[in-house]
Amino acid sequence: MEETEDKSKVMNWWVSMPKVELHAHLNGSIRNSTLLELARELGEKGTIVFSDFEHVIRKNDRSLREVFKLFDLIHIVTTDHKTITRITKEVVEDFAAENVVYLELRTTPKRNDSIGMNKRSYMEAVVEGLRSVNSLEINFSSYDVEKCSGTNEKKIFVRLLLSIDRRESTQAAMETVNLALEMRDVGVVGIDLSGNPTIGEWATFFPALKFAREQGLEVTLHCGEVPNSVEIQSMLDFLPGRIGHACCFQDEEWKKLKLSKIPVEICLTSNIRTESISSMDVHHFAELYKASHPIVLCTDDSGVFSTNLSNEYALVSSTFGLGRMELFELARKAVDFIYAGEGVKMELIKVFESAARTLKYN
Ligand SMILES: CNc1ncnc2c1ncn2[C@@H]1O[C@H](COP(=O)(O)O)[C@@H](O)[C@H]1O
Ligand SMILES: [Zn+2]
Repeated sequence: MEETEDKSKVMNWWVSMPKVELHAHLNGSIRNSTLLELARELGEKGTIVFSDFEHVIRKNDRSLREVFKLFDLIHIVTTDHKTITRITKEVVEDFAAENVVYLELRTTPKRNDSIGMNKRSYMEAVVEGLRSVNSLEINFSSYDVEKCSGTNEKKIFVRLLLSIDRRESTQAAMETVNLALEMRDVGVVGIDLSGNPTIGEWATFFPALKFAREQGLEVTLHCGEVPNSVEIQSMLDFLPGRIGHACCFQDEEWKKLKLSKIPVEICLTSNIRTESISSMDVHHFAELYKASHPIVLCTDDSGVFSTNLSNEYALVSSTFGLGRMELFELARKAVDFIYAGEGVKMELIKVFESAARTLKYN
């Protein structure tokens, strides 16, 4: 009994610490309860067989291949405008509730011809979800940031990254980049490349990613989730603003990465669950941390992998023996790697300074 209480106190400390989340996929962060509710509704309408669906959702250990199968299922139940708005609101609220003070949420703009959805209307539904949490001090435009500065309101800053799915063509990828450019005034700051890493070629996405960067968008890439030296090297040569994962790197790629100083979004639970890394104690977090390489702890898909950002910090503490002070500094350092502008950075620096004064470290 006592032990449980202690554990929850420890957990609460990681919750109370301000955190920055830079790698979270919207549809992967959906609440399990919402997912089951939506699936049940579609089951009743006869669109899906609920029991099959439930079985896949409740399964805890999934290979990387199974994870992508699950995403296709999730997309069947989430891809209508109303649901996208709902899950955006819920996901932001969940991050805010665990003291994430800055969230870069990424999602793949989708078409669904049967309900008249295109990439733009999908993204408009996402933005509407953000607006609906605005009353809870969720701000995504520079105007709102200025409006709130100087007050003591607890707030979460949210920015958006549009994801290119590795199944897409160059033309579809270009469409996503153009959409991102048009939506810069509603909080879109960059482009992500994600999706099943065993599908698609770097050469297909390169023109759109290059164009995005030329137009001033930031770029982050899922890199090295599976072994693929040629692609990893091309990605590192591209010098993206950040990369996600970096699991299956060879010596030469490690050298290149360390020289480049490209920040790495580390998703511990995700890497273990998808078996990209065999066990926590051999995770490259330790090596990168020791080398003072820029890193940021992230959740990837908090819903699919049943985690949250506080849990990821607690996990690093228990696995690698880092203290609260060290992890607070790691969280604070993440501010350097955000894609929002200087105004937001200054606000976040103040948030962390204030927390540094009030948090107790033992
Ligand atoms: C486990 N590691 C991962 N590796 C690569 N891509 C991933 C991923 N986890 C999620 N996604 C990408 O994000 C989509 C779901 O969110 P959105 O529909 O965009 O909001 C997935 O379909 C996949 O393309
Ligand atoms: Zn990811």
